[in-house]
Amino acid sequence: MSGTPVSYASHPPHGHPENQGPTTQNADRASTASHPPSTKPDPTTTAPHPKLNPHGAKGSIPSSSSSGPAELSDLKVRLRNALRQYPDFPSKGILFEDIMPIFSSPQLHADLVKALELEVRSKFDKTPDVIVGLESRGFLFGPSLALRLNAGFVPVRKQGKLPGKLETEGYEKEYGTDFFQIQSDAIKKGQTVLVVDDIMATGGSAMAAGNLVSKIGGDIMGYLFLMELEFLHGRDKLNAPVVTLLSGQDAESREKELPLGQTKESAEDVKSVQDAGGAGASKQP
Ligand SMILES: O=P(O)(O)OC[C@H]1O[C@H](OP(=O)(O)OP(=O)(O)O)[C@H](O)[C@@H]1O
Ligand SMILES: Nc1ncnc2[nH]cnc12
Repeated sequence: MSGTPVSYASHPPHGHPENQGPTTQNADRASTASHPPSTKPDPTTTAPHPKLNPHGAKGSIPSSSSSGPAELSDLKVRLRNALRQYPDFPSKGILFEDIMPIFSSPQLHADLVKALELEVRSKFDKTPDVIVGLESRGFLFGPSLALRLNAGFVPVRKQGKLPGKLETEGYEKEYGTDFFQIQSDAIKKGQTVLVVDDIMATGGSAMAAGNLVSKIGGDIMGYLFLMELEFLHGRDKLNAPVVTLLSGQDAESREKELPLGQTKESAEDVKSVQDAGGAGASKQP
């Protein structure tokens, strides 16, 4: 049923005719509609990478306002409920995660930037010198996050958009191939870099961006995403710590017939929000 969105807050469960992907897939490329079951634990709850902050929020730089795990859980629930999913977009077999409703609400927009800031400050042992955002959805929140972290912002753009001396990388993503470019003088040698984007699917885009940063002398301290499509194992392509706010389309939720896209993690978020008396709890189905 292409063109009709479903949301994480209210939509048909798996197995519903409206949520059926196509039965034929390109066997060579994983997509949101055809994938092997994941044996990997929830990436947001796995043991931290050695480069991640071993002290968690306690050892981090204080945030600009009072915050903690309960606040982050509340933010995550609200953000998840704002997402919409479009089957068969932009091509057959892809279940497209639409993040745009977040930006049409000033409150959700603020929630997103706040949640990402909390993740950086609690999961990494330092803040980056530079945020690198990927065209185009990484431009929606990369600059705001950079301001909050007192970091610079550098764009990685699709081929043909940037002037001057450039580095170029070809890559493959969930629904196509493309080329990314970065300006050769955009990052000073040794500056620490956090690569940010909305969705990590196959990880092809993020890997290409990381390669570009390395080519011009940046030191990648990690990757940060709003959502990770776990079953595509994109993080396996990345050689620095990966932090994601939400997980999506995971095998476990499909197996357990949870509502589409709702994961164990989101259910746990709801519980902790309820425990904390958070407002987001009432919005969860
Ligand atoms: O992990 P991957 O399989 O590489 O896919 C993820 C990328 O795909 C989307 O970008 P897209 O190229 O569609 O560009 P857009 O942000 O301009 O819509 C998304 O915003 C990520 O950048
Ligand atoms: N399934 C998906 N939804 C939204 N953006 C994507 N980028 C790559 N795969 C995507």
